Amino acid sequence: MRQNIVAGNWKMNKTLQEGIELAKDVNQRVNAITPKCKVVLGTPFIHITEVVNVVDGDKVAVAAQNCADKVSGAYTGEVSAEMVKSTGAAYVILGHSERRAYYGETNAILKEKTDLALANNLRPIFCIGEVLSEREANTHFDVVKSQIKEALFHLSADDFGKIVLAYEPVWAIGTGKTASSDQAQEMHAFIRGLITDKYGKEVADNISILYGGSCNPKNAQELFANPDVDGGLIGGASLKAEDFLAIITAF
Ligand SMILES: O=C(CO)COP(=O)(O)O
Repeated sequence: MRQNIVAGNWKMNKTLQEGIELAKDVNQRVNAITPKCKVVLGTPFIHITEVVNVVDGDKVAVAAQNCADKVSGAYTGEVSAEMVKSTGAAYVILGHSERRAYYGETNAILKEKTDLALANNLRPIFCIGEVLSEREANTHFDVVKSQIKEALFHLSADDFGKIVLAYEPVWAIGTGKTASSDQAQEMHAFIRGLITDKYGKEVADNISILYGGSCNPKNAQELFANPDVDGGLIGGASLKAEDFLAIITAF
């Protein structure tokens, strides 16, 4: 059964104390309603353990925003998938365009990270999406296809079924310029088609495909109403409990 998911990506925001307060606030608000989606908080590494302790795990899960492409050892500053799992996080955001652009993460590196996440029972929230010049050159479908094919299509159907995909057109991230509802649906349907071709209809039907990029309380409802949009990966609007809740209740 395909799951609706609203995941916040806090990025590099909030001190530990601010993060705990935000998580408590979100948790309280989620508990006051019956959400029609799974709620995930993607926090900085150092926040995870504390946030896990203040949320009700059956309703609000926690995600790391990255993990290493190595198992363990002399990799100063890195955090392994096993370490992330040991904090109580259930998800890990992988392949965010900021990681690809600023930290040189390639599809090959992301393949390794995905394998390690899955080996440690973490569900990857795997980000894909084109930059503006690629959309303008009409190569956005090819770009997204390569990202998925090169990093994920080596997986068994069983493992692929554990992935959450997040389509985040880079030109829409933090710009206030959301993809139109039609653009989102078109790409999400294309992605589901790729999965159908590779793994069959049952696997494709069960994969959650989230939209990310300037998703906010005003546009969430229209975006989520699309048949192939199963929720959102939310940046800026996840930093305010009220806005995040408004997106959660958009279903
Ligand atoms: O990058 C994003 C989530 O991962 C989207 O960020 P914004 O919602 O701030 O555009």
